[in-house]
This record gives sequence, C-alpha cells and structure tokens, in this order.
Amino acid sequence: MSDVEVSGVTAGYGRQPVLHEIDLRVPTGTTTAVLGDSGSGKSTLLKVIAGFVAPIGGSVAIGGRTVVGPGVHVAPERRGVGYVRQDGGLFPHLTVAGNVAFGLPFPRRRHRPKVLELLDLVGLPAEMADRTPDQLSGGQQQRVALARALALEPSVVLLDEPFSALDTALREATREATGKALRAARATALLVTHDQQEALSFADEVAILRDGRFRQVAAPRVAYESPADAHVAGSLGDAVLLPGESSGRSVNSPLGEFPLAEEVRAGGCQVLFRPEQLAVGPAGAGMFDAEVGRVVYFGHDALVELDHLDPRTQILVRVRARVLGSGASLTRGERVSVRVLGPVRAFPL
Ligand SMILES: Nc1ncnc2c1ncn2[C@@H]1O[C@H](COP(=O)(O)OP(=O)(O)OP(=O)(O)O)[C@@H](O)[C@H]1O
Repeated sequence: MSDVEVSGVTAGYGRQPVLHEIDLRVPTGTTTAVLGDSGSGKSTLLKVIAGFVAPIGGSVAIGGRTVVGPGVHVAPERRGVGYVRQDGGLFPHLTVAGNVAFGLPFPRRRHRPKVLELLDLVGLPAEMADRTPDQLSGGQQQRVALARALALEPSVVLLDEPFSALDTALREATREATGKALRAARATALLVTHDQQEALSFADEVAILRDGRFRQVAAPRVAYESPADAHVAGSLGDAVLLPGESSGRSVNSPLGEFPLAEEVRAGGCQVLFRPEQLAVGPAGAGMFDAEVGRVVYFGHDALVELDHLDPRTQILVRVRARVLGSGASLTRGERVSVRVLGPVRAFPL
C-alpha cells in the first residue's frame, strides 16, 4: 500500500500561504495529474509531499504512515519518494549509468545489470549507458531522470512537468515509456502538467488547483463532461462560455434555448459549449445561422470561428466549432447553420 493522503495542508513561503487546507488522496498504483494556472501552487504541493517544503498546517501520509504532520517530519530521503524535475536535473559529469546508479543504494552502485534493467524499463537501449547527458536528446535525458528516480524503488513518484520541454513526437514516446515504467514499478504518481490533453490521457484522476484550493478531483471523463465550474471547464479542453438564463431544466443563451444536462438553479448563469458540440452544416438547416470567420487547420480537424447575430439583442456572438476534415473547406464569409449536439452544461453566477 502506497497511497498518498494529503489532509488539510496549508503551505507557502512567507506570510501568504500558497496552498489553503487542501485535501487529496491518490490511491495506490494510480496517477493523478495536477493542473492549474501558473503560480497556483502545483510544484509547492509536490515539494510538500517530497519533504522539501514544510507545511504550515495539515499532514501527509504515504502508505498510511504520516511523513509530515503535527510533531512529525520524516526526512525527504526516508519517504520512499522519487522526484523528477522539469529539466531532468542530471549530473552532467556522470555517464548515463553513473546517473542512474546514483539513485541505487551504495553497495549496488557498481551493479551494471541493475542499471541496464532500469534503462530498459524506461525504454532506453543498453548502448546509451556510457554516454554523458549532453550526448542525449531531451526525451532521452528525461527517461534517464526517471530511471534514476525509479532506482530507489520508490512507492511514490512525483513528476514536475517532465515532458514540457519536448517536441510532440518525443513527448508522446517519453510519456508512453513513463506510463509503462510507472505501471511496471506499481508506483503511485502525481504529475504536474500544463497540458490538458496530457492530463486527460495519462492520468487516472485529474485535480484542478486554483488559488491554492482544489476545485475538482475526478476521473478525466467526469471532470471533462461534468466540470464543477467554468474554470475547471476551461482548464480541461476548449470551452466556449456564454451568458445565459437558466429556467431549471433548460437555458436561454445568445445561441438559442437548450436543454440542460443537469438541472441548474433558475437565474443568471454561464453556459458551456464545447467546440466539438457544434455541428456546422449548410445555411438554413440548423438551430442558428452564422458567418464563418477564421479557419484554423490542424490536419485531423479544424477550429472554425463562427459569428452569430443574436436576433433579440442584435449583439454579435463569436463561438468556435471543431469540425473534422471537411471543415477545412469552409471559407471566411460563408453562411452556414449550426446545430448544438446534446444537452449543455451551465454554471450559476
Ligand atoms: N522558494 C520560493 N520562495 C518564495 N516564493 C516561492 C518559492 N517557490 C515558489 N514561490 C511562489 O509560490 C507560488 C506558487 O509557486 P509554485 O511553483 O508552486 O506554482 P506552480 O503552480 O507550480 O507554477 P508554474 O506552473 O508556473 O510552475 C508562486 O507565487 C511562486 O512565486
């Protein structure tokens, strides 16, 4: 058992706390991705768990053992926690093998098979063992950093934006190797990331931090489909938020009236439209008409800006639709009509 239990943790660096009485439980062998704006306290949370920052209040338990709390402070090296920094933090003067072995207990540092086993675990070939970090790509360096962290056989691995400096292809390959290595090691992991897609695809749960508090902790699909508030909706994927008026089971918005996926108390609200929820078709055949603005082409799909004139207020409303393949053939100025697929979500003001 190596679940991580953060209970009522308040932490910071001066008088102003960065984290305010936060709770988080990461079940054994699972990964939770922590998302949040820059400066919201994501790294601070990892540092509290690792033991590099002492909390002002609250406690952290790993596998049921309190590692920090009232009257308890277990030293970082005795917590069974591996920490992988954004830049990898490899020792430049040591070889790959030297870096990985650095994480091994002293008597095993010369044990080459163990080093090669760890490199294999993160998907690196044995011939890389004698290179120095400057002879590796960014993704390979990250994998070495992960192998070094796993050498200690930690029950918990903390990953602080480990993939952010990598290009798309390398990022995916490194992420995959990391996921595989974490599963093989049965480690419990926390991943700090700015990348929404990464959080949704890599983690068992996502935790969205704002102003030092968790707004929602849930499975990716639950958080994406039923975000707790407008901020969470915007933190996970593209969100179009428009002002609306709820009547309980349906909502009136500048795009028309729509059924609500979940009842929202009557009154002013923000209505959420996901771009993939807007289906673009020939003029006159949908729920509302619009004029095509900018089309941003991504290959597999395109984001199409749509301008709709709200007939009640005469105010121009701009939304984004995500359209597959054929969307790329839409041109600026074209008249189209749009259907909203499925019920919508709204957040009371
Ligand atoms: N060593 C430090 N001393 C003083 N303040 C710090 C220290 N480290 C971080 N902070 C401050 O604490 C706040 C939270 O920082 P933290 O690094 O946890 O945020 P973050 O969510 O990880 O941000 P980012 O996404 O930009 O990495 C920020 O306002 C930051 O300036």
